[in-house]
Amino acid sequence: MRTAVLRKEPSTIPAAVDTIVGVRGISKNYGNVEALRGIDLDFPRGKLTSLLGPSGCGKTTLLKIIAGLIEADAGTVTIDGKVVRAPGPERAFVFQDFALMPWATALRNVAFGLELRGRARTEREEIARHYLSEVGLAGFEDKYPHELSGGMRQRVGLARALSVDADVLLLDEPFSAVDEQNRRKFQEDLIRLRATQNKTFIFVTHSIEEAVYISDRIVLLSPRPGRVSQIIEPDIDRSGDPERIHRDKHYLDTVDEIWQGLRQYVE
Ligand SMILES: Nc1ncnc2c1ncn2[C@@H]1O[C@H](COP(=O)(O)OP(=O)(O)OP(=O)(O)O)[C@@H](O)[C@H]1O
Repeated sequence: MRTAVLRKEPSTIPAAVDTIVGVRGISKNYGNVEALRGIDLDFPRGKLTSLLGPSGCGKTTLLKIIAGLIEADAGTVTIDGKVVRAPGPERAFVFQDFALMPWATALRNVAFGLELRGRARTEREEIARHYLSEVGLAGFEDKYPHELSGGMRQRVGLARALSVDADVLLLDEPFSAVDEQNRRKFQEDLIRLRATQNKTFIFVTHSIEEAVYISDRIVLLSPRPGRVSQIIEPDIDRSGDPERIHRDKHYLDTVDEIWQGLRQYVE
């Protein structure tokens, strides 16, 4: 039987061979709420890493600190070895509510990041069309957000992040905005994009199944104050039929192993 690589002592993890995002000693308090304490992490280039952990453990806070949207109280974030303290063109953030402009079409929403970067209209629309098509939304260019389902809006948000050509995509898990079918579809999109786009994905999720299904690496955070409690590399063969993978023994064993580690926090 193949087993997932479980690393129980984060301090002993060797530096990733090719780290794109480095997090060192990140701590964050909101008033007297200690959200994160001393997070050290390396995110490997070209891989999909999920941040997983109990509600309120600081997953979104860590993601936003990496994005430069929230300032940490201590510690540093590096991109390719360079310290960053604010948002930058090498990172794109997909918000929980997708943050689409309701008055703009899908095409304009996707092209907006390029508009901000001063790209000419024909060029940015061409790029936006390409990425809408990449996420399965060809033909929906002229629809407004209210004419799209939650899952489609999510994919517009993803296309917008892809279109600005950032190396690192930061995705905050949508809560109730998408149903189960759209969630599955989105997971398929992520697996495919991760294989074809040469980008690094950092993804916040509540779902153990989702994390095991899509991730190269899972960072398990402890309850607040969030600390790295475990790093798991699921090593799932995703080449086959999704239904088969969801029934695969190795997949199910890995889900169970993580659940055994997490259940102490919810019982
Ligand atoms: N702006 C804020 N002001 C005060 N407390 C905050 C703020 N943002 C987050 N918190 C608190 O910090 C802790 C971590 O929040 P965060 O949203 O990062 O966790 P999370 O793991 O993403 O949670 P969830 O899984 O529920 O989305 C929580 O206790 C939350 O209530």
